[in-house]
Amino acid sequence: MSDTRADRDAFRAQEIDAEQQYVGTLYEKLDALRAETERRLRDTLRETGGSPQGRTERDISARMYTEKLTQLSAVEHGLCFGRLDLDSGELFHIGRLGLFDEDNDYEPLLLDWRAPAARPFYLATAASREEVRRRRHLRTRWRRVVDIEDEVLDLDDAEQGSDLGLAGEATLLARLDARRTGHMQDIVATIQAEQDRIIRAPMNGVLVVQGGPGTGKTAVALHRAAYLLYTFREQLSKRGVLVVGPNPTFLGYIGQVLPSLGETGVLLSTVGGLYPGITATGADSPRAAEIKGRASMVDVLTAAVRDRQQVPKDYVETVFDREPLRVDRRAVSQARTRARRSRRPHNVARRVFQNEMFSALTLQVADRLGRDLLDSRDLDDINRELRADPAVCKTLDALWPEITPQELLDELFSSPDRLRTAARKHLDDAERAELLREPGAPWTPDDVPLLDELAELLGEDDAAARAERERQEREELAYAQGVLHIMEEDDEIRDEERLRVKDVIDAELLADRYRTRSDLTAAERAAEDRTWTFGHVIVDEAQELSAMAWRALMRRCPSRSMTLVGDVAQTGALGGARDWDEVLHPYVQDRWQLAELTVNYRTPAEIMALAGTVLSEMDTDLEVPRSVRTSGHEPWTRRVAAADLADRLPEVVAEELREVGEGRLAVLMPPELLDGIGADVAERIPGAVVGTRPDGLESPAVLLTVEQAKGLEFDSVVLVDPDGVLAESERGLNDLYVALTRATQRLGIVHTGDLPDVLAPHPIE
Ligand SMILES: Nc1ncnc2c1ncn2[C@@H]1O[C@H](COP(=O)(O)OP(=O)(O)OP(=O)(O)O)[C@@H](O)[C@H]1O
Repeated sequence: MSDTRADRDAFRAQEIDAEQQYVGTLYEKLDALRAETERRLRDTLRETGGSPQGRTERDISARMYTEKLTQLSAVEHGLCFGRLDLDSGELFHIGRLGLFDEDNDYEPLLLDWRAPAARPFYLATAASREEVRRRRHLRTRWRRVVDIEDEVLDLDDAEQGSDLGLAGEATLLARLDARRTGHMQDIVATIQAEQDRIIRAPMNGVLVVQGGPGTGKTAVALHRAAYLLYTFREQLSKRGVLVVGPNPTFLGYIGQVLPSLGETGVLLSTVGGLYPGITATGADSPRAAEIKGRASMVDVLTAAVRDRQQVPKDYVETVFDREPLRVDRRAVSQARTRARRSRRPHNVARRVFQNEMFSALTLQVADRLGRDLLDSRDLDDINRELRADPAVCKTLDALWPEITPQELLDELFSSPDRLRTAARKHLDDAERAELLREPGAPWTPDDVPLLDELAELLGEDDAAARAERERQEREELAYAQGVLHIMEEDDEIRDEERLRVKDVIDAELLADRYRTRSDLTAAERAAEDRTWTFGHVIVDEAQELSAMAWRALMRRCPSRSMTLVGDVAQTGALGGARDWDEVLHPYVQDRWQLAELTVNYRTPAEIMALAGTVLSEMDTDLEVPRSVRTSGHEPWTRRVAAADLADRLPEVVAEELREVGEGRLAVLMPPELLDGIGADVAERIPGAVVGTRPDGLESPAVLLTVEQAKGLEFDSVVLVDPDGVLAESERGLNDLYVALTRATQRLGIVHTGDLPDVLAPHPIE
């Protein structure tokens, strides 16, 4: 057997041609599927009129075809990226979706990467081949196959000579070395074995994925969502999947990954975005955020709610029937006790309070009129009149008002008295002062879990809304019965063999279809409903969540089917996690699984050596993830006098930008410095922007705080004032670690004093 270079090249060219032909037929198939789906959609939309049931079905079909079309166009790039050759002689091509040959007994033409049969593509190794003889990676550009790489796993294979001599890592490394675009890309073609095991882990229970920076936690979390939606489609399409990320910029950064995998049924949100109708535009100081995130805030809020259930010192006076009416302490106190004992939320228990009060006041009025002269109908009349009397209602409202979460929280944080009363046992003077703000101040992300908690404590007196809904349901049912009746009449031929309308659908089902007939997916409906519970919840940067945020999330996932990814070494929030068990114990005790990712795909070894020294300064036994590559660029440092920083920085950054070429660069600095010099510096760097603007990540250079850069990555990072980052917070080392690990190629450090010890070059021992 010959294995000269020329032979190998000829073999490769021949194989690329063969793959091109095959991939060409796959695209033809894809085009045909698109044309067919478009035709069906057009036909469906063209249908007009018809029975209500017909219309319902038409809407459902139109939605289905539209979704299918979206999915078919999402898989255009990199449709097929792999091939498995098995011992049995079978070949399977692997790609972004499944394609079948209808004319040939539905033989698979392309296996969806999530199908069980595709799994060896990610897992097989020479040591554990799983009957895979050869794994082939296909690199395509548009619809053209531009290269292939083979890994022959069967080392005794007689055909070994046909191995192209490329390591399986070549595709991966090419991907990792590529310039960043400002948006995360999917990794379906190069998922690694340790990642695959997490992506395909069972859906039930809580799975925690701990991994250092750049180990692919975010990528894995998103591919897991796609995998679960594929594997448990029916279950999850009803309840939806929620993916929680740390901030809107991050969501913008990851937003394209799931659509590129053909999945649109996922709600991406921050914790601050989980309360329908609230947009959190404000910001808390790190200290205020930490206080708001404490579990003890539940007690503060409970006390604040109870504080709204007032008992007068002696009595309050009102007027009824032009006579003064005393609402006295004993009656109110008794009514309040009964209402509290009902164990209902405040706004619902209010009905109990009012019933009690109106009964007590009825008797009081009856006494005034002479109770012996009155029968029960007279008492009912008085009760009704009292309920209709604005002055009496106002008095009772003041004692037990109906109140929304927004009103209560706004009043609590803008009233020193209310806050002192509610937080007496939990917050000291300084802590309370940290929370105080102007009435009507904008909501912050850390207010949202508090609002959510309050929504639970306050509840909603939905008796009127419920009655209205029941009335509507009765109407819809009657209407559906009418429709069915007409359809039955139309069934003129009384043929016992024929399927009749009522065999297919009954009135209740039809009415139900009207009600739930909606063009919204589960994810879209979930976004509008605070009480929605999801089929699965995935949390990224999970280490940042406060105790209050965990409560809000757990409410959205009573089944506890969750994937939590994060790194406790990167925790920046003062109220964030130091330890996963501490976070999870209150909800699932020790019933959670830990999976670890150990390989860093982002940060080159030269930079990780430096980041590693920072990690070792922390009080943790976490290991530095191993970098898969080197970049050939040692991190550089530059000392600039503090007074010259604003002047010199643009020139330093411009120099670095020239090195980066087409790539993306981030300048990271402490918040105060960014506030101080950010705008001036950005103005003098062409194409640079400051902060988390939506277009920020696409710009050649962006100036951010470390917190804003969490979870993101850039070709080059210039870290300014590491001392400031360290001093900024109790979690300064963690922040420094995050800052150092954002770069995929190059890192520079600009410092104004001596380099902090932890970054200074250490003598070799
Ligand atoms: N198997 C893979 N194939 C190709 N690229 C990968 C793979 N795994 C990870 N990457 C890439 O490595 C980079 C880091 O991944 P990701 O952002 O998911 O890491 P992370 O663990 O969430 O990092 P951090 O904790 O720092 O936020 C991304 O560019 C991602 O696309």
